[in-house]
Amino acid sequence: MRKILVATKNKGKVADFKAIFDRDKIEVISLLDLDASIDDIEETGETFSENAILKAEGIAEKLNIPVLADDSGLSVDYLDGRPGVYSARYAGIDQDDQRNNDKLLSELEGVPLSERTATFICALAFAVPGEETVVKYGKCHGVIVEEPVGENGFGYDPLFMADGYDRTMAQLSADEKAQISHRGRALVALAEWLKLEGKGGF
Ligand SMILES: O=c1[nH]c(=O)c2ncn([C@@H]3O[C@H](COP(=O)(O)OP(=O)(O)OP(=O)(O)O)[C@@H](O)[C@H]3O)c2[nH]1
Ligand SMILES: [Mg+2]
Repeated sequence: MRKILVATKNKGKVADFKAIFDRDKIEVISLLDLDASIDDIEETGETFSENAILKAEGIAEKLNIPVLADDSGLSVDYLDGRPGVYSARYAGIDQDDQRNNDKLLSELEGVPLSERTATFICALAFAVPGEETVVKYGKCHGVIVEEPVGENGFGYDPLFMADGYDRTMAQLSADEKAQISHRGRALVALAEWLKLEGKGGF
């Protein structure tokens, strides 16, 4: 079975990538699976793509193998694009989904649904040692609902309802999310680019 290393320690992202790559029978390995502990790459970039490149190139250099990295987040129109690149640490502590969701709901308190539009954004960087890193993007538009619903997914999924759906992202199956998510779409774009450039697939 072919394998791909995704430079993340976020279990929710790993599950998303597994659902996406499963279709092509590709095994997803993450930083959580490696024996040697790998220091976190500092996300010092100001954009999703800068951070995705930092993570992909940092780990590809360390291990000397091709690496995929995702930097992603939620951009809420009413909040002028926040939490954006700071989505994981919106409430101060890295990846505390509950606090992040509570903070988002309190910032949107009293705001009508028509003004609660938001976009999930994913920058996906693929770094191959000795080659130029490729970055592709995916987006998913929707609204922030008024209370969390659903058990699947991670992060802000219980608060996000994609356009055209009457269920939150956390009520979708892993396969359904993969079809419409920012992450799924970024991966489709990357796979198409690799094919067009004659670089084969993953
Ligand atoms: O509900 C959600 N569904 C998603 O599909 C999703 N994708 C991203 N996010 C949010 O954006 C942060 C990424 O930040 P991020 O790219 O720095 O990743 P991270 O720090 O969680 O892990 P790592 O990959 O850096 O190790 C995450 O923590 C989440 O808060 C999502 N929320
Ligand atoms: Mg991070």
